[in-house]
Amino acid sequence: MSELVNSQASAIERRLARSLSSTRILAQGVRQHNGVIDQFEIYADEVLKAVGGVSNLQLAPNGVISHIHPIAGNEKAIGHNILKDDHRLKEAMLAINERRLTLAGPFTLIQGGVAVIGRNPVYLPSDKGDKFWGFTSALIYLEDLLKVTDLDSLQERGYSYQLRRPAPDTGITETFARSVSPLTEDSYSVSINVPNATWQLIISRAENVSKWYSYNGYIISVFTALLVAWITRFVLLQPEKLRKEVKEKTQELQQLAYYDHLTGLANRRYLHEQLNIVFKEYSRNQKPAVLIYLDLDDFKKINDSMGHGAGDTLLQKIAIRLKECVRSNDLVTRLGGDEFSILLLNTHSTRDVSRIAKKLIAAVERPVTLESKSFTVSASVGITMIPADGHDANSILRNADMAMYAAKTAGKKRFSFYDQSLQSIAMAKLQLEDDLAIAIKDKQFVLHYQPILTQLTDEVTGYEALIRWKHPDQGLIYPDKFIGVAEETGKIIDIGYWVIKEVCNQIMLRTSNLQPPLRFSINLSPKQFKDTNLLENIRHIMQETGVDGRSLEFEVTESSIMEDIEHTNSTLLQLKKMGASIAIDDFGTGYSSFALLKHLPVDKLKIDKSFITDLETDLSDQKIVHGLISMAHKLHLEVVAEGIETKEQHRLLKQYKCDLGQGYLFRKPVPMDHLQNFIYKPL
Ligand SMILES: Nc1nc2c(ncn2[C@@H]2O[C@H](COP(=O)(O)O[C@H]3[C@@H](O)[C@H](n4cnc5c(=O)[nH]c(N)nc54)O[C@@H]3COP(=O)(O)O)[C@@H](O)[C@H]2O)c(=O)[nH]1
Repeated sequence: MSELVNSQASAIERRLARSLSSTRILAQGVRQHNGVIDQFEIYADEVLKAVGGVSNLQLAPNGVISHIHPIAGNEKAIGHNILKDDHRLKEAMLAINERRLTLAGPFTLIQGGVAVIGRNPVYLPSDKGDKFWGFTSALIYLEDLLKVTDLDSLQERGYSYQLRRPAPDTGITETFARSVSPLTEDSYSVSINVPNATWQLIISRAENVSKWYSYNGYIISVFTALLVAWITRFVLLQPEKLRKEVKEKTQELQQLAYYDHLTGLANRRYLHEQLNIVFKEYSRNQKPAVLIYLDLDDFKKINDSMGHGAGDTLLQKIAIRLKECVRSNDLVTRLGGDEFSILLLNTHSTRDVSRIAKKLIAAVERPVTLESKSFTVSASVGITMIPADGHDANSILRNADMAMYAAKTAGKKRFSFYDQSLQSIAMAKLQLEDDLAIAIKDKQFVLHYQPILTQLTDEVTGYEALIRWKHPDQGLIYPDKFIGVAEETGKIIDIGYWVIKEVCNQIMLRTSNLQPPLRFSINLSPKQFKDTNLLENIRHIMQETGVDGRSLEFEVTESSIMEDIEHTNSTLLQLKKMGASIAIDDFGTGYSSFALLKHLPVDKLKIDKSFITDLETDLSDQKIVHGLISMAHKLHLEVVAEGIETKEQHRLLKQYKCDLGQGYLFRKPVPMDHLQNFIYKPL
């Protein structure tokens, strides 16, 4: 239960933190323009899109609301003086006095609905020091905030919940969101830290379910008491018969209390008790153990498409497979939903644990037949070593969960060991997400360009545009540090359009300078490639800038094209119709094949630099690269070798008749003005 409640609470905390960062972005805009509000709607619209989860953004110079976006339905709030509103004054004054963001609410809005408002005080420099300008605020509907949690579906599954806070005026606890059914005694509560308050989330099993469960719990004690009395009375009379009966009854009751009724596996309560024993034992005899946390990937899809009955059957089958993977004295548990754990009591070498984790993942991945259809599911696994990775049952479970999450974010179907850096990584990632939203807003990106040359004559035929982030505090950040998070959060879409537009502007600059027509390559990440507006937006940018499609080349990765071949084919065809050429990036690292490429409208293959790095010394890399070039030529595809760093690599590639090359040997990526009149001159 504690994991369940913690995960819901942290979902709320994270969403709120992200949504409230919008007020900081707005504040930065106000400061940049020295308090003059110009084109607020456009600015606010972009912030809303970048941050997500916010219903409207507001500006209140001197505390009087002057701008709201979107305004529709919020007209009544214009002119409202926050500093004269008794209900809002406390948080507003706190924001001013402590110069920090504060949260007001939840409260019922005049226009209907329950919401919270985050207010960020803005100060502008003046001759007499910083002067209070007003507030930038974000309104977040409670309903939208709670959508990031599973509270609704938990309710359907028999849980109840309440969200509480201390009322700002009286300090008396008030409940501002609750399930239909009331809380039961079997509940667990955690704190949620929000600016200037602490909320409390309490979850319990709802009356009927709880009754059922607690009934079992009570039954254990009541029955045990009765049985003891019974035993005392009769045991002397009919010892053998009764002892047998007592044993059976006790087993039956234990089964109810400690085992999962669907899979027959031990449940979370049992695991907790066993973990406590493991920790106690360790202090006596130093016997380490391992806790593995296993979560099925995309289980929801099976439940949604096949129904809960099929989902239950799947869980039962997986439970049997997991038990088959480990020894009889290891403990396999169903923690709830699609989460399992495995407590290994006699294994502590990381090599053995890795082997078992692989075995568990492989067991889950074997096809399962559900309603005469075959399905394949996968699992992500987190591993904690006891006692190195936690000091008690709760911390071990939480850290194993975190390691499992790391495995999921690394691409699922894999395992990950817990290490303490995961905690700081999680925090740093959150910060990066916030900073990225600001970077998009404030246009903190720049493009560097790397020339692509013909192998035979060393002439420049084009440039690859590579993005860099000019972070105001951290300096130049390379894409490996942020493209992944941008992709995960969807921000890559906005960033990607900025790149395309910037490249088109660059092309037009060069054209007007009468420079030779060259191809400019643009990277499209998988999410960009799937974006349904991609073609329309590229067309629009080309029209707006006047760029001829023949100056553009799009680089797509093997994983993008493999996901949905039909979509790939039609998107690539459309891009080609616009005049652009298509290159498959990082070729050789994914699963695409020449058989597939034959049917796709592709012009070039870019051999991944991992094949080029050891080309001089690694005979198998030489064979692979030579083979790839010959095969590509048979399909009339041009080949670009990436990452050429030495003359010997260059010589070998020429010998293999590789068409084009790119790498530090010729030039590192640099801003375009460093490349004016660039000609490669081999020494
Ligand atoms: N969706 C988008 N992805 C982008 C964009 N810009 C870059 N990227 C992707 O980020 C990855 C890392 O890029 P970067 O750090 O810029 O590295 C590129 C080159 O600097 C590097 N390179 C080139 N030559 C050499 C070399 O000789 N040695 C060496 N060690 N590295 C070299 O390779 C990267 C180019 O990779 P590729 O795209 O595969 O051609 C990278 O995956 C980018 O795709 C963007 O705007 N959008």
